Amino acid sequence: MTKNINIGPLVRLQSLTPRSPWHQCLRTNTNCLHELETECKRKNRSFLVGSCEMGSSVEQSILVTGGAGFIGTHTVVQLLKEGFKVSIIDNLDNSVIEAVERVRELVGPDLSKKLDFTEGDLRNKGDIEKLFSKQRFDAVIHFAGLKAVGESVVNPRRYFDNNLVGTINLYETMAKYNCKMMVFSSSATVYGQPEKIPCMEDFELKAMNPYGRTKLFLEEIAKDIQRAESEWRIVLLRYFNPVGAHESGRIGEDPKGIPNNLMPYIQQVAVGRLPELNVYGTDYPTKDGSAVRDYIHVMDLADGHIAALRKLFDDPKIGCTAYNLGTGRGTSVLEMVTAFEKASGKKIPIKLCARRPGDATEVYASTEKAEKELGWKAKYGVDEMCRDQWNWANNNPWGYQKKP
Ligand SMILES: NC(=O)c1ccc[n+]([C@@H]2O[C@H](COP(=O)([O-])OP(=O)(O)OC[C@H]3O[C@@H](n4cnc5c(N)ncnc54)[C@H](O)[C@@H]3O)[C@@H](O)[C@H]2O)c1
Ligand SMILES: O=c1ccn([C@@H]2O[C@H](COP(=O)(O)OP(=O)(O)O[C@H]3O[C@H](CO)[C@@H](O)[C@H](O)[C@H]3O)[C@@H](O)[C@H]2O)c(=O)[nH]1
Repeated sequence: MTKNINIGPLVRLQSLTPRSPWHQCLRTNTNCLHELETECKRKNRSFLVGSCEMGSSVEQSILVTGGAGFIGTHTVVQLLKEGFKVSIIDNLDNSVIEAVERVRELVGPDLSKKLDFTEGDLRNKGDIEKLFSKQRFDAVIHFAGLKAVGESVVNPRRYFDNNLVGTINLYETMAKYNCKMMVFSSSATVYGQPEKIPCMEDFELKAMNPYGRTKLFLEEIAKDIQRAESEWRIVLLRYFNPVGAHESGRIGEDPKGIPNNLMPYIQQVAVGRLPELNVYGTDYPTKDGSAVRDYIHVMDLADGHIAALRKLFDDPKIGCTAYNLGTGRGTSVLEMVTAFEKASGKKIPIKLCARRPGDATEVYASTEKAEKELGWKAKYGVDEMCRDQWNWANNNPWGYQKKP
C-alpha cells in the first residue's frame, strides 16, 4: 500500500493492523481506493476519503536547511502548525539557537516535539549524511545560504563554496536516500535589472553580482538534475523583498553587524541603534525618485512554502518549476519610510545619498503563475509589514541578544 504514497486523494483510515490502533492518513492512488475500502471493511476498520487536510497527513517529514534564519524560522512555525514533522540543519553562521527556542515557544510543547535541530554545515557531507541515515525525509526546503550582496563581491569564493558546494552536497545525499523533492530559495535577483516589469518567470535571467550568480547557477543545476532524472520534483521560489515579522513579535530578522537591507536598517534607526537612514538614490525615474521594490510579508512567504510543498506532493508533472513570491505591488524607499513612521509613531531621520552601485531602479513581481498554479496569493500589505516589523523591533531592540 505504501508504494503509492504522495499521489492521488487523501485517505484517512483506522490502522489495518491491530498492533498500531491509531488513525492514519495517507495519500493513495485512486486505483487502489477500492482495494483499500474492501480491506478496511473486511477488518472492520473505518475508511474516509478526503476527510483531512493535506497538512495533517501523518508525519510527513521535512528537512529545513537554514531553518534557524529569518525566513526559515517563520516557515518552520507554519510547517509545524500544518502538521508536518520538521528537522532543521543550520550551522548558525547567521543565526542563533535562541531563534529556534522561540519557535518552540510559539508552537507550544506538543508541536515542539515534532521539531528537531541539528547544528551542522552543508559543506560537510557527513553532517547531512548523519541526518538522512537516521530518518526518512519526504521533502527538503533549502534555505541555507549566504545572502549579503556586498560581501559576495569582496569574497566570491566564500559564496561559491557555501552556496554551491553546500547545495551540491545536499542533492547528492538526497539522491542517495531517494528523497527527490525540494523547495529551493531563489531570489528576484536572478532578474537583474529587468527590461520590463512586472517580472514574469519566463524572463531572461541575469545575475549582477556573485551572490546573484550563485542563485542563477543553482537554478540551472536544479533544472539539469531534474532533466536527467525525471523523478525529481523541484520548486524554485523567487522571493522578492521579504520583510515584517511574526505577529507575536517573538521572531523576526536579526542581521549580524550593520544591516545591508532597508527594513532592518530602518528598524535599527527607530530603536536608536543607528542615527539615520541613508536613502540610496533620489534621481531614479520613479514616482518620487527613490528605488521601487516589491516588499512581501515574511508570513506570506512562509505560507508560499506550504503551497509549494503541496504542489510537490500533488503534482507528479511539476518537474523543475520557478514561481515568483511577491505581492505584485511596487513601493518606493521613501514610501516605505513613511509607512514605517506611521506604524511606529517614530520619526526616521534620513540622509539623501547617491545611488548604491548595482541597484535596480524598479522591480516587482508578476504573481499570476503562483496564484494560478500554487493557489497562493500574498495577504498582507505594506501597513501590516511595518506594523509587525515594528512590533518585533520594539519588543526586541537588540534582536535575539541582550543589550551589549
Ligand atoms: N532575506 C532576503 O532578502 C532574501 C531574498 C531572496 C532570497 N533569499 C534567500 O533565502 C534564503 C534564506 O534567507 P534568510 O533571509 O532567511 O537568511 P538567513 O541568513 O537569516 O538564514 C539562512 C540560514 O542558513 C544558515 N546557513 C548558511 N550557510 C549554511 C551552511 N553551509 N550550512 C548550514 N546552514 C547554513 C545560516 O546560519 C542562517 O541561519 C537564503 O538562501 C537567501 O539567499 C533571501
Ligand atoms: O540602508 C539602506 C538600504 C537599502 N536602501 C535601498 O532600499 C532598496 C531595497 O534595498 P535592499 O533592502 O537592500 O534590497 P535589494 O537590494 O532589493 O535586495 C534584496 O532583495 C533581493 C531580491 O529578493 C535579494 O536577492 C537580496 O538578497 C536582498 O538583499 C534599494 O533601493 C536600496 O538602495 C536604502 O536606501 N538604504
